[in-house]
Amino acid sequence: MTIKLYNTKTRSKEVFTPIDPNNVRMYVCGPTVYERAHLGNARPVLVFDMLYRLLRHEYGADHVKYVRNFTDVDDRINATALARKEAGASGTLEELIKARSDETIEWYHDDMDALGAMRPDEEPRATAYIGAMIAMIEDLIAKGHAYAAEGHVLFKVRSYKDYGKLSGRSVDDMIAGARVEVAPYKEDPMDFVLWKPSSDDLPGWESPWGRGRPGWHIECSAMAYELLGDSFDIHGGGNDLTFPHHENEIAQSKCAGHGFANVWMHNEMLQVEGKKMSKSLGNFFTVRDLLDQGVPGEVIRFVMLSTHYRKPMDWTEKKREEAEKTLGDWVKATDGVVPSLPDKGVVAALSDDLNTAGAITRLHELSKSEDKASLKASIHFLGIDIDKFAKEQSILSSIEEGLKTAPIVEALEIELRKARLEKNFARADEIRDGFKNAGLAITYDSDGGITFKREANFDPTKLEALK
Ligand SMILES: Nc1ncnc2c1ncn2[C@@H]1O[C@H](COP(=O)(O)OP(=O)(O)OP(=O)(O)O)[C@@H](O)[C@H]1O
Ligand SMILES: [Zn+2]
Repeated sequence: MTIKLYNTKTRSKEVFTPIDPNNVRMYVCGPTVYERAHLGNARPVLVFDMLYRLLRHEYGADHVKYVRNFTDVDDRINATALARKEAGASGTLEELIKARSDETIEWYHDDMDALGAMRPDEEPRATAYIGAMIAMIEDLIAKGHAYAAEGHVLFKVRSYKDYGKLSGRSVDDMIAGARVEVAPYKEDPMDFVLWKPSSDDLPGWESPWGRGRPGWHIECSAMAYELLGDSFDIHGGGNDLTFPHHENEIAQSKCAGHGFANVWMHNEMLQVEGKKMSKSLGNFFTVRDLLDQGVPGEVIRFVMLSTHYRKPMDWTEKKREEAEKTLGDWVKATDGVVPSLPDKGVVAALSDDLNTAGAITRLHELSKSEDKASLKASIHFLGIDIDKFAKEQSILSSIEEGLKTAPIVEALEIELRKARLEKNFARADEIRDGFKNAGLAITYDSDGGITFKREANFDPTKLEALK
């Protein structure tokens, strides 16, 4: 089936034609591994996981190469390691830095696995490609696109005439709008760092410009070149990276004489009250927070895929509830069914610039049809393991059943029902809030029943005060 993708570079939806008709190559900017991933960070993971699945379906599983890097050169990783060292942790600073990256990568894998995201074919760490970065920087200097000054190497932005094409801005507009750093060693404030010196106590590598470390942008250009070659098909990431990160990647790679990426894809942001969820704004919660609250990974995935990747979205409690209900319905509809092949309508929706919302609409139709085998295969195609979800839910409900028979919970539940019958809402609310405080969320069902949901912080002793 023809796949169409929106290309940021041309600002249009284009028919996707891989450079090598039989093999697709894709690079996605991965995380800086200094902290747990927040829910926003999961969005590109799920979007490009969906694309990866679609491409594998279309071209064959062995004919798609997906690379997503780990940025493990970063001051925030160093800061944590330093703080640990000062607090008495054993090991050298270098070992503590490595340990911090390792642990963050492990969390990342655990969290993204829980969302049903497939691991990319290659997950290069920047620290393993320093040699390739140095070689590329030397080449850029030799070609007149970069210069060394005071232990730094800078890229000459004005030496690349197409700078700004991806984001559609002129260099002068960018200077006016961006937080460009003015520094004495820069020929032009717009020039960005390819290499910078490291102090003795920080990680550094020997280079022709002294002991130092790479800038962030050169990492992706060098790793993409090493693992995907001179040119490749798709480059992805969040749209917060379009400028300056991707603009800089293009400038570096093109000036080094590489073909680089054909199609540029950017996911919109996960927002909180109209603002990007981000670590710097502090308006975030992690994927792990949600999982620990008992929100299944399948539900998180479903909610994220319900909005098209080029639209901003929020995480809301209502969306979570609806997703949980839908998946519950699909569990019933597909119980014991052997999956067949994904439905053509679902594949067609995804082939139209990853219209995941359209695919889900089609799944709702299928769930009402007789073809439950195709429904199940299509749910799996979206990366949702409905059997795993069903199993987790049944384990959870048996825990909840058990909980209800604990004497204090039971007694309070009876009192809550009574208070509601008697319209003693003050007492009912008091009990409900007390349950919530003890880590037992309750919802009132339309038929008058009460559903309990146990949170990770459940502590029945807190209920004593309610008696
Ligand atoms: N709110 C968001 N919604 C969608 N994607 C996001 C969001 N925040 C970051 N991303 C994406 O997550 C990926 C990893 O980015 P990176 O590691 O640079 O994030 P970060 O620096 O930890 O996050 P932040 O932007 O919160 O400081 C990138 O592709 C980035 O575009
Ligand atoms: Zn990148």
